[in-house]
Amino acid sequence: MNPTNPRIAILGSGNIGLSLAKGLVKAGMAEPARITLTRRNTAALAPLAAAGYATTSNNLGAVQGADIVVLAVLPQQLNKLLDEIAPAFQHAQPLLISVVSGVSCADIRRHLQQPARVVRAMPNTAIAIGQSMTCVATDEAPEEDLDLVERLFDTVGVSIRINEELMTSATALCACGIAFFLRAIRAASQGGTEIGFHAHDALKMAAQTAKGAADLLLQLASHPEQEIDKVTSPKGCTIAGLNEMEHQGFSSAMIKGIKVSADKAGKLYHEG
Ligand SMILES: NC(=O)C1=CN([C@@H]2O[C@H](COP(=O)(O)OP(=O)(O)OC[C@H]3O[C@@H](n4cnc5c(N)ncnc54)[C@H](O)[C@@H]3O)[C@@H](O)[C@H]2O)C=CC1
Ligand SMILES: O=C(O)[C@@H]1CCC=N1
Repeated sequence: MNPTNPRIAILGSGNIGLSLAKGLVKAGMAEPARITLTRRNTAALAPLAAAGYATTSNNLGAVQGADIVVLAVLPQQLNKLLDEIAPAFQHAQPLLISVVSGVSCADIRRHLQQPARVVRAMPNTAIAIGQSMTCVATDEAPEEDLDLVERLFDTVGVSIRINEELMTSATALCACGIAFFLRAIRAASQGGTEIGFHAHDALKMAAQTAKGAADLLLQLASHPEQEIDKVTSPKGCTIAGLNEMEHQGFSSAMIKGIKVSADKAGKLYHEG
């Protein structure tokens, strides 16, 4: 494999597969021509083909030419895909990166019936703009494979290594989490409109405020309550609003939603 310019096959070019491809190209990690995108209906990939990506519905062919193979189909679509590509592993050992939720490295090897090198990665859709929080894990892939996957995902955001048992939790907190925070921003903008701002202004104001809050934590390595204490003037309007939100179950709703998502993520493959 050429470590600086690997040939990458992304099997299942839907939301996350395409976000990953675009993120890698934007980061200068790969040229479109070095990335093969597969999908059953290749017509849906026409704009990507026009942008220089290789596109095909032939998963086996895509794997045969690749150094890195990304599995990006739904959990319930995975076994059929693995059946298609299994013959390629008799002749070569490309690195398999699975972003599929709820499927372990051992599940993948068991279905392939091959001792494949498998690393799991759990990115989120902000990968398209180089802002993903990506968790990576493996059970028995060599250290250099894990290193390579971390470096790959570091070019499109921030990656951390976790134990594989925590991958379903990472799915809920980070991959689903993007949607949870987007909903929170949307709710804030709806509140903003009710108190006087046009919808597009309210959304911009809410989004930039959320970005500032996240950056306070990341750039200052601070704790949320430390930063909240700086906002809440005694007898002020912030603490009044904050306490009302807590009376209405704001933190509780987020915690419970994350727990439900984690539980569901663990059942996606085995229970459908
Ligand atoms: N959407 C997200 O934010 C994230 C999704 N994931 C995981 O990534 C996987 C894909 O999720 P999405 O992108 O949301 O789903 P999606 O439905 O948008 O994408 C899956 C794609 O795979 C294609 N496909 C299905 N069977 C195929 C086959 N045999 N050969 C080639 N293409 C095939 C489908 O046509 C579709 O375009 C899931 O396992 C999900 O759990 C992980 C992290 C984040
Ligand atoms: O909703 C889902 O099941 C996938 C996994 C994480 C984000 N999207």
